[in-house]
Amino acid sequence: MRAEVQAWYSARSFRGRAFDRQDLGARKQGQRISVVLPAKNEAATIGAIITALRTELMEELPLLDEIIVIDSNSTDDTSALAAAAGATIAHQDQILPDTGCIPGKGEALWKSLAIASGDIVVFIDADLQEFDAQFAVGLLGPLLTNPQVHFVKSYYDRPLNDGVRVMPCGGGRVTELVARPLLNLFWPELAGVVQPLAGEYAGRRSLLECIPFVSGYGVEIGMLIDVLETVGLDGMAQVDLGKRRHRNSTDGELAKMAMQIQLTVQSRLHRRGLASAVPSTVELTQFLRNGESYIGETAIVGVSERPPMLDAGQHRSMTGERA
Ligand SMILES: O=c1ccn([C@@H]2O[C@H](COP(=O)(O)OP(=O)(O)O)[C@@H](O)[C@H]2O)c(=O)[nH]1
Ligand SMILES: O=C(O)[C@@H](COP(=O)(O)O)O[C@H]1O[C@H](CO)[C@@H](O)[C@H](O)[C@H]1O
Repeated sequence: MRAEVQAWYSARSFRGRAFDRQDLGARKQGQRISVVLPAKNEAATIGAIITALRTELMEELPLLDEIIVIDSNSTDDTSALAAAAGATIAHQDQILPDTGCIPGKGEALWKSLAIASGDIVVFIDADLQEFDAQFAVGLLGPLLTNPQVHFVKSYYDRPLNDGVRVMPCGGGRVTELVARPLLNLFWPELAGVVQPLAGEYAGRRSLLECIPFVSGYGVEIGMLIDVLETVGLDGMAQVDLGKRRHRNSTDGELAKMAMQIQLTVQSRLHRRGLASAVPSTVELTQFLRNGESYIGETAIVGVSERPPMLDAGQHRSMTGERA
């Protein structure tokens, strides 16, 4: 790692358990804190996550002000279970309907900014297993103890469940095979970020409203690059949350995710004049064994992008009124 990155890594990497929730509650100083869970068919895990956050960080201790589930076109009982656990539910396509409807995780996160009231917003995936409310405490730690920090990523051990057994590591496949090499190649300042695609992160609204949101799975890598370019490395931090287990997608699903991430990287390189413009969609042909031959399946993969919420004219002014 470059000396500047090593210095950042030493100064801005924290242990999530080093932050005390009582102490952070006392440091809010009137700031509101929203937790946002983007959820597409997460009935198996959404309830436990909300219950842990609500009981430990709202009822036992007034650290969080709201827990919002963005139902991202679920076809299971995600919304009902989330509501029963005490979360506020919003359906992705019903938020800012005049801006249209785009599928994807990043769209869910972008639209959450239009309804979340937090000065600080914590994003947590809704497929986490063995969830610990300390995840949110750790993410809030650097933001509530250092005004120079505007954005915090999580990192952790990433077990991999291949459907037969759970290996203690091996998760984060797209991170290791796609995102990390591309970031080290084109944004070496980010080489010290341990989990660049981590789905748990937090930021100040004042920052999040100033950056675009890639609509699909490119949201994390796009956001990391845009945050670096907006607040610099010194405005960023990362916290070790220990271990993170989640539903592991198949390699075929991750290939489509990887394509979205590569298209997002190309869009950022194009912005720097280092790559051609990104097509709105591309084809990805994948193959499955079929007896003595293979069947090729072609998917259409694309990434679109939402402008900064401030530019969309839907931001929440300092008075809390919609602009
Ligand atoms: O169109 C989508 C796709 C995913 N998600 C949510 O985004 C998070 C991460 O998605 P996923 O688990 O598919 O990604 P992975 O963690 O496997 O990379 C989960 O809470 C999903 O429910 C979403 O809200 N809308
Ligand atoms: O880090 C990764 O390689 C992928 C896939 O993780 P696994 O190999 O299924 O553990 O998961 C992350 O990437 C997505 C795209 O940025 C995020 O949206 C997910 O929250 C995150 O889990």
